[in-house]
Amino acid sequence: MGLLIDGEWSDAWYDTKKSGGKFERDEARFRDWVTADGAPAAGRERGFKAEPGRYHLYVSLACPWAHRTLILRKLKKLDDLISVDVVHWWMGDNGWTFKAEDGATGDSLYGADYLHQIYTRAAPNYTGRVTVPVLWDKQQETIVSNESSEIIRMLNSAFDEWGDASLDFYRQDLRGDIDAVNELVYPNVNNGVYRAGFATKQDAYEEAFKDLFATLDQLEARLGQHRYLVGSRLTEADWRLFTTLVRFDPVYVGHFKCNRQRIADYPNLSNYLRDLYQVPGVAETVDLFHIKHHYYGSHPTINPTRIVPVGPALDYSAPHDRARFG
Ligand SMILES: N[C@@H](CCC(=O)N[C@@H](CS)C(=O)NCC(=O)O)C(=O)O
Repeated sequence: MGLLIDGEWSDAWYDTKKSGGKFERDEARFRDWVTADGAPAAGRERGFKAEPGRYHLYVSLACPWAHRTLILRKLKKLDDLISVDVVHWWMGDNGWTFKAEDGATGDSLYGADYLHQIYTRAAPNYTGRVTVPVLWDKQQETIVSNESSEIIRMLNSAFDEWGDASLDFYRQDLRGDIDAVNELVYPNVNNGVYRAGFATKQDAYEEAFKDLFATLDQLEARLGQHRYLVGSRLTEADWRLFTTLVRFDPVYVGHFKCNRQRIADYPNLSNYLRDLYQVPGVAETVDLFHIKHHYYGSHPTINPTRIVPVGPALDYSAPHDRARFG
């Protein structure tokens, strides 16, 4: 764990002192967009044109933010257009590494050892955290974006000339509702589990815990009304919640102390989780080995022994009842 300061790697854990024990996530720094015509996005200077074979994703199979991009790539049928490298599950003193083991691929583009070398290749004086996912442009040899919420919007529409244009997870007519759900789910659930798990003061942890379960209760009620978060259609809001839910019982309940109850104890959320998992193509993006080994193995301040729990027994392929909504 660490970060780059003026292009130099510095080993450091998250600083929660300045915020009273609260974990505060840094803003992603690379915020450009791939567009169908290559024009820069509003307010941006650099433009990137969607083209087959030009872009590459660096992901971790453990990471919920990177997972979103893998799901969109899979569902939009972009596998042959956008290549992927998978970092090793263990994030130690050098941050994410390219050790090719346990299903990690290594860096197929440059043979780098560490992800931070990809960041300094793009920006030699970069200061900031070195996070996945990274959307890389092989032509200009630079990072387009390291913000997953924006990468999934690019994958959703910019490559429609080649991908599955019939699927739109951010439909114009649903955007207001999707944005509203995201605004609830991001701070309280997606980032909420991290706010609980990385808190270093009791009250910071309890505040995150309270927000998390109040929101899960609300989502449980909502999913009693319709099949998906914004009605009868699958949207990006569902995929953004899914990547947290699928990690919840195996990791967040124990490792991040999010233990008021499990997702398995919520009838609607647990059936909904299985429904999404069983969408063709999705199960192959879920790697519970990477997920469990990464979290339990990479956070020595939380789990110094690095022992990875054997349980719980999980079966996301079991039948669900969501078809009752039609
Ligand atoms: N805002 C980013 C957050 C990505 C992120 O924090 N990824 C984590 C892995 S789950 C990471 O790479 N952390 C390394 C670090 O913070 O040093 C996004 O959604 O893309």
